[in-house]
Amino acid sequence: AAVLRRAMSFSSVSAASQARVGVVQMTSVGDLDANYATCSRLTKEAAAAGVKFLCFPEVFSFIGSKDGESVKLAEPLDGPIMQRYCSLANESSMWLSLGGFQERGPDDSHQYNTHVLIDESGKVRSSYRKIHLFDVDVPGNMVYKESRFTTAGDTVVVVDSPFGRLGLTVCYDLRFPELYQCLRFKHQAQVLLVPSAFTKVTGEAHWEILLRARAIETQCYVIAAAQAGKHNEKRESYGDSIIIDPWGTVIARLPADRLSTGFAVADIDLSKVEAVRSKMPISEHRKFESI
Ligand SMILES: O=C(O)CNC(=O)[C@H](CS)NC(=O)CCC(=O)C(=O)O
Repeated sequence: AAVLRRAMSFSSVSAASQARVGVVQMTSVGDLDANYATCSRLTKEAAAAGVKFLCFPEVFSFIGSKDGESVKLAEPLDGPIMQRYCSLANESSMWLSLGGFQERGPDDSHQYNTHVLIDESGKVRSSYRKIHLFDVDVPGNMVYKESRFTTAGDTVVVVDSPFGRLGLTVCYDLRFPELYQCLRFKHQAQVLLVPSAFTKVTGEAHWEILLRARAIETQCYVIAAAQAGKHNEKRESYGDSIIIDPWGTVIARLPADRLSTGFAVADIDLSKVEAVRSKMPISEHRKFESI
């Protein structure tokens, strides 16, 4: 089967390897119920549009406006907040990527920033704890110190799914290409997920370029769901939720200049991953194979 896939051209259709995926854009607020209502509505609309896998941005379920607010709400993955999202996946027969959930951490004052993958039966298939924390003085904006309330993860995670082998990351991870190299070359990821809440300032400067670079240099699909617009008096996110194919072409997007809540749809085709890789076999041409 692998040889067959390699022989196929860009335009050939392989039903088994194709799937309709969606990328959400939203403006989460400091209200669990309000955010759940938005996620639930979008999931049902996406299901009606034939989407089988829907990707939500970081802090989809809650964004705090005061220091330490989200740590107090942090729950384990089998707690009531995540259970609601599991039921939603089950009711809609939809795989969900829920990036940036406040998972209960190692102590009362720290959470993990966790990307949770739920299958169409509502089961948590896998989870990834954000490795790179955003301790950054954003030029002309504010100083972020994510590590004050968040403990970093230490484990690279891939998940096999009907949409290929998924590599799980979160937001600021995007700036560390070695993680994506590891996902592609060590763990054979085919689709990279980057749920985010990029700042307006850094998003304008870097977001699309970083995402397209990751897609091109790993020859993977990239699905990046983004928070957009004003969450509260202090926080504003860039938006521009995007799906990129393994050639680096943007195939779906919710533009940053229209900060609407919604989703964009693309049909991903894993034979394209194979076609790009077999014509340009960078995995065989690498000289620095330490990663
Ligand atoms: O704190 C929360 O509420 C949830 N976490 C986030 O929003 C995180 C840490 S503050 N944001 C980022 O990583 C932005 C990265 C970014 O903007 C860049 O790399 O330029």
